[in-house]
Amino acid sequence: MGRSLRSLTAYSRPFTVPNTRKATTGCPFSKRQRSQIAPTASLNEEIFANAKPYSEVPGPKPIPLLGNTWRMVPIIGQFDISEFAKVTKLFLERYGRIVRLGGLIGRPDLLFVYDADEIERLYRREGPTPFRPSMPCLVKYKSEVRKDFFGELPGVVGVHGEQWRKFRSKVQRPILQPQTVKKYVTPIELVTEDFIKYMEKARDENCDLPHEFDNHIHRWSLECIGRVALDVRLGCLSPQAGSNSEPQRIIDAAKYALRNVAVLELKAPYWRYFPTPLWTKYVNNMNFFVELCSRYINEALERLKTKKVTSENDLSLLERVLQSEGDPKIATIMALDLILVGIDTISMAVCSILYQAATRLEQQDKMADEIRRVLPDPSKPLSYSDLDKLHYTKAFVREVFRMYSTVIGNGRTLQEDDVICGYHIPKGVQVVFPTIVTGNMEQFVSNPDEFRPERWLESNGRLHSFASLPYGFGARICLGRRFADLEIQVLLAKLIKMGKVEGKRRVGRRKKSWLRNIREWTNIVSVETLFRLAQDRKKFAELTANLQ
Ligand code: HEM
Repeated sequence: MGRSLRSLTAYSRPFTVPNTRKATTGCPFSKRQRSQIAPTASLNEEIFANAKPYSEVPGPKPIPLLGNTWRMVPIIGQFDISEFAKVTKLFLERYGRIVRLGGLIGRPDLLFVYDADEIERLYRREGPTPFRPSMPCLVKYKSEVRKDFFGELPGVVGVHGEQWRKFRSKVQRPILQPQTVKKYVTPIELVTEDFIKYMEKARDENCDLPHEFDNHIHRWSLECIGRVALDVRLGCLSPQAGSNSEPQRIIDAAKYALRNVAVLELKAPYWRYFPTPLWTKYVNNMNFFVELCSRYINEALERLKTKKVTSENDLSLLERVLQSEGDPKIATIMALDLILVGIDTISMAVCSILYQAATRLEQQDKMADEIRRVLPDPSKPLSYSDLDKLHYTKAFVREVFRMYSTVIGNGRTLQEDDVICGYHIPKGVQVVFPTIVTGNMEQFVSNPDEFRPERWLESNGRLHSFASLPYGFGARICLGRRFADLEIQVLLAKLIKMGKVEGKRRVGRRKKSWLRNIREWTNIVSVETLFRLAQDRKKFAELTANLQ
């Protein structure tokens, strides 16, 4: 596993890193990502004494009364909240490797850190209950609005401290155990086969996919997560699942819940003081989820009563949690958390990955060769060990995450004072690690503008382990990452093996930029054809000629 904590003298070093790749192995999903080790390190008095004061951290200056929130307000503000990815890049260009965004109404300061060494140090010393500053609206929902339901163990998402640790320790083992994930290779393969059939039917006379492709990807991801967290096939891929169907309502509710979090939290959060229409809709959405999960968990509990179980291996993830905890509420809340964050994240990642595959035929060919070599017999069901051999394919995904991260960043609330990039930062500040920027910085990655999956398989070259961490790190690392990897690998293996994934682009779109955020990628995907199971490669080359 990775390096030990860096010397504290690193704080005063110039903003460069040595030309070596750190703590990496050939596998893009290597041990360094799985580490739960969080070494502690105490900062001595001298370091604090030499640190510059917090007030000197560069950043946009708050205006009296209005604070910095005005910058996020459309029309008069500079920064469009939906373009948060661009804002994070702009901050680096304007202010440097540490940026303070203070004076936000109703919330602590945000501190953007663009230094992978510092990010590593902060992750590694975060202790047993890391505090990820996310979703105060979900906190309010769980701890106030529906305290009756969530009680003392409200889950992991939007939960902190001891409550988080207790809940996570109850569900972490079954969710992250490779033997649990292995059990889902076939179920996810079946869902994915249905998805491919579904998409084939949805193609038009030119073999193009419908415009609302992202909605279809959501159906696939919801069907996968329903199978994992609720033990059911929700029916999202059935032709009967129309716009008023339950699956579509779940998709809409999940999108709404996730996409309005930034709006609720970063624009003036008046919902904290009175129920705004946006807040009321958010609460209704959440109530819908709670009811849905409760219903399916109760059904699973009934099934379990009559199921013959000889070993733990006979049990699904949900059944394991139901049996070991003996409390259906734990299973309901686990399912709710997995669904809340497991639909949109993976859908956007898959849109981005397929888009890159569709526009990078050389790399796609390499994936196809590897997939055909490792999985020569199309009639043989996929296995976990075979998927594990798809090194290039996994590296391709990793490279998409690095260059076009679908998660803008991660973050932690400081639980004690610290010295970051030479400044004394007080406890309570929310530190943002903008992966979407650091993964593309020359200081941390050799030739960052080059899309080169091979970099993840080589041991030379600069590739800082903490510059691009798609699933976060440490005790709070993404709980669904093994399922996310599995779903992505199964989809790529099935799709690319069948034929070429192709895409074309609307003429006259804005200039391509690595910073384009995923919402925009998804638009391209939905407005234009994302992929075709190809026949005409020449035509495709013409269509995509000016894309790069
Ligand atoms: C490619 C898709 C995904 C990406 C990029 C992603 C990324 C992340 C990140 C960055 C975090 C924060 C980790 C940290 O604080 O260190 C996180 C947390 C989480 N993710 Fe994912 N995720 C993905 C898919 C999923 C899926 C499919 C599920 C559910 C099956 C899921 C469930 C969770 C949960 C429950 C947490 C909260 C963990 C906690 O706070 O204890 N994620 N994810």
